Amino acid sequence: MDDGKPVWAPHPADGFQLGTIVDIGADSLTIEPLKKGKAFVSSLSQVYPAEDDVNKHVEDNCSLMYLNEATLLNNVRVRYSKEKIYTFVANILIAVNPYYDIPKLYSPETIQKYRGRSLGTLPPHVYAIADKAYRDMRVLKMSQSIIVSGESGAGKTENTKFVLRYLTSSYGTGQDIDERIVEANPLLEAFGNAKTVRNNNSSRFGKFVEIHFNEKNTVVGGFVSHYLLEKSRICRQGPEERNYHIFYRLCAGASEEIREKYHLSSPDTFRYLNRGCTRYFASKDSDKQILQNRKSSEHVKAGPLKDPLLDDQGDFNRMSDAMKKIGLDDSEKLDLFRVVAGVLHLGNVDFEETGSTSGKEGHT
Ligand SMILES: Nc1ncnc2c1ncn2[C@@H]1O[C@H](COP(=O)(O)OP(=O)(O)OP(=O)(O)O)[C@@H](O)[C@H]1O
Repeated sequence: MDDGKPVWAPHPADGFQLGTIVDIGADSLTIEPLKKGKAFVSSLSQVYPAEDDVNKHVEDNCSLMYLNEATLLNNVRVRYSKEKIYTFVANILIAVNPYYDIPKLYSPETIQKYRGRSLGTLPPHVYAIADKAYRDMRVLKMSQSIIVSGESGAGKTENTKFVLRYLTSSYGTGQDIDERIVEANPLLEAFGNAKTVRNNNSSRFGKFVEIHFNEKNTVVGGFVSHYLLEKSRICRQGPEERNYHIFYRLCAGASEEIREKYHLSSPDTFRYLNRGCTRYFASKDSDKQILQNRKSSEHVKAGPLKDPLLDDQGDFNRMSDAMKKIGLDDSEKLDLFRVVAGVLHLGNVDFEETGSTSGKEGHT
């Protein structure tokens, strides 16, 4: 490293910073930052060689001249600044959450482009991974798995949905089974996702999604196993967090008839909701469509929560349609809403102690 070329050295806030080596100790180096700043000493094991041109990026981290923690991070960062959120590390894909829609990144034309193309022939994309898994399944005649992992809010749920959409639209039958597989998601998210401080649409359960193919390698079905649902959220949430979306969607979007039948009111009237955030997700326009008596005083005061992908009232209607598409009839739908309303009312039940609290005669 001591050839006068810049190196990556630790930085307290940015992870790494560029500098040059000005002194070499037994197991430490003295680094002078390229940007303004005092020279500092860093352990030898934490200093990494930098690429000749740190502003150049590559599609696959394996193509870097020096592959280390710092060059990998810098490559991903330079790509992100150019709206390239995906980067390969051989057949692993790194995705950085952009938190906004990148035009045409997931369009039907892009799906078409990736169909049947080998990994590495097109820019890194989650579609490339989905297609590789599909082609390996065909060639090896064995089930394939895609593991999606990352911290909360990293984009796992969204990327999993892109994989499902890719497989069903590229290798589906074009019949309603494709739609049913994709439409299962709004339903799962209504009951298993909630607003947390880190993610407005955080999945509070793990899922193992299976896509089944027939001998002609066409999608014929799917199966979702779920595990470890955060059950405690039903009874209590943090002050900035919410319960599962379904409760707010039912309060905001249900017809007057359903509201009356199940004695629904605004979220702040329910104990299972009013210890957390009781605002709905809505846009400026959709907020106007929600009747005043459905809104909590917190919502009226502070206005709706904003998220481009969430809208409680509209999502209720989308979820209702999704239920129909996956095969639930109207009476099954009503049964489901009845159970959800029942949970809210259960939270409002008061228990009173009567008689002795220690002996058998104690009643509640
Ligand atoms: N590729 C993307 N393009 C645009 N926005 C995205 C993308 N990926 C994620 N997002 C945004 O980031 C939010 C969080 O992503 P997501 O819910 O997929 O995270 P997650 O990793 O599944 O989190 P959790 O573990 O909390 O469920 C999404 O609701 C969406 O607004």
